[in-house]
Amino acid sequence: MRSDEALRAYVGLGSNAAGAAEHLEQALAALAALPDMRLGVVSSVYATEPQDYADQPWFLNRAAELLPGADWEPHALMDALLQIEAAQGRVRSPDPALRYGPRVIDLDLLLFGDVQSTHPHCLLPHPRLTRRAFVLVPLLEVAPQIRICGLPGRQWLARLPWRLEGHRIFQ
Ligand SMILES: Nc1ncnc2c1ncn2[C@@H]1O[C@H](COP(=O)(O)OP(=O)(O)OP(=O)(O)O)[C@@H](O)[C@H]1O
Ligand SMILES: Nc1nc2c(c(=O)[nH]1)N=C(CO)CN2
Repeated sequence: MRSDEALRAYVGLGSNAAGAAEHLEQALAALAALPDMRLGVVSSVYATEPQDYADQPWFLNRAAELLPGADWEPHALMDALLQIEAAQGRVRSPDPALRYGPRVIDLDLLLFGDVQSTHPHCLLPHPRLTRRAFVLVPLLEVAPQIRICGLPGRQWLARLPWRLEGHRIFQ
């Protein structure tokens, strides 16, 4: 059992399959339904230009704050995210066209308090967090004062060549 009961975890959510907004809502409901878990602040929905593999539909991205009960550990939460993805029909494939193609739901564990982990199953902070505006923008909406690896989240975002029009709030 953890000693820090006030710990916050942050999850990044993404979808670029048909019905993306509903897939994100469904994942949020599943997170809220985890045992001994409270869903905290949830960001707006951001429509974002695809990064890394451009030839695919735009994404909807959100971030959510979680308040895990004291029995939750990072690995267990990571397992829970993978189970939610699988339950929503996420299929993983080694084929690059599919690996970087449209996805029903992607859940990334961005931060679990200030835990640092180099375990490949559960890397913390999430290794690509500080170079992805589509993650940092929603994360900063729910946690404006967040610090990542010792620096304010805003400073990480300021380093990125992100374009505002690529992160429109979707309503
Ligand atoms: N912090 C983390 N959040 C999510 N998955 C992680 C994390 N650390 C390690 N992993 C591992 O990464 C794998 C998930 O990778 P996944 O297929 O979702 O990558 P991706 O969505 O294609 O790319 P990206 O991780 O860049 O968004 C899982 O096996 C998971 O255990
Ligand atoms: N805009 C955007 N681009 C991406 C995203 C994502 O969620 N949003 N996820 C990726 C792989 O996880 C790759 N590229």
